[in-house]
Amino acid sequence: MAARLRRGPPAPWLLGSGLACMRNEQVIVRDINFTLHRGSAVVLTGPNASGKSSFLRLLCGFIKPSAGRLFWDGNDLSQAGLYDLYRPQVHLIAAKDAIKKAMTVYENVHFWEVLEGGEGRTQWALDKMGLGTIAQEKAVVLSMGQRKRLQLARMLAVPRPLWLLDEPSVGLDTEGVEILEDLMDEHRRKGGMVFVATHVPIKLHDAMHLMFPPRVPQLRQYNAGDYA
Ligand SMILES: Nc1ncnc2c1ncn2[C@@H]1O[C@H](COP(=O)(O)OP(=O)(O)OP(=O)(O)O)[C@@H](O)[C@H]1O
Repeated sequence: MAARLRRGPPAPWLLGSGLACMRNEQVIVRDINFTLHRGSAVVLTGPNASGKSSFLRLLCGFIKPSAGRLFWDGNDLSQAGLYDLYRPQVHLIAAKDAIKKAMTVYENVHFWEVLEGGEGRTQWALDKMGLGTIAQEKAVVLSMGQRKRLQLARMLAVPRPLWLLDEPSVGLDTEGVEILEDLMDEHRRKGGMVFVATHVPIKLHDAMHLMFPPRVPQLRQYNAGDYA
């Protein structure tokens, strides 16, 4: 009889092992380990400047780890070409929202959807975020909370398994936060994953918690005339 391989538990979808991140020639985060399985979530907290946003950018592939490894579905992302396959699996909601003020609310989502090869989810995503009735307004008139809702609508319009959310509730009213929490739950129920950096408590059941310590920046040497 042919031998059968015994199947172990599924490999994590994303695994970080001993990760470190540098900014401005300084190591700002070191020795970070985590696993993300389908349907799971990580909540990342830490004081200002402890490196949360930078770490999300590292997870997104914008910054290379200065140490450690990131594995996607069992593959080491440092292998040539793998980031190009991984990157379209990830959404990053960052402080800079890249909203085009001269475009309508609808166009801001639709151009992104079309760019990503999708069609037909824009109005649904706007409705979901409570922006459906102002779809034809220019984005320049949006309030801060509405801009955040628009950012989230963009994310919904292009389905991707991993959501990296940097302070996603900033600017949102109570209703907006509830929508966000429901969206994260729904995403996870469908097998999606959420990695959220936040200063304010957010409802995310059974999440793993990561806390970055305060960071004491090393003083840089400045020469006379640097400020001239
Ligand atoms: N583009 C950049 N170039 C160089 N250094 C940067 C850059 N962005 C951030 N840093 C530095 O990296 C460190 C960590 O910043 P980061 O924004 O990742 O922290 P954070 O934990 O997200 O902070 P906050 O809670 O204030 O949002 C800071 O010392 C910051 O000065």
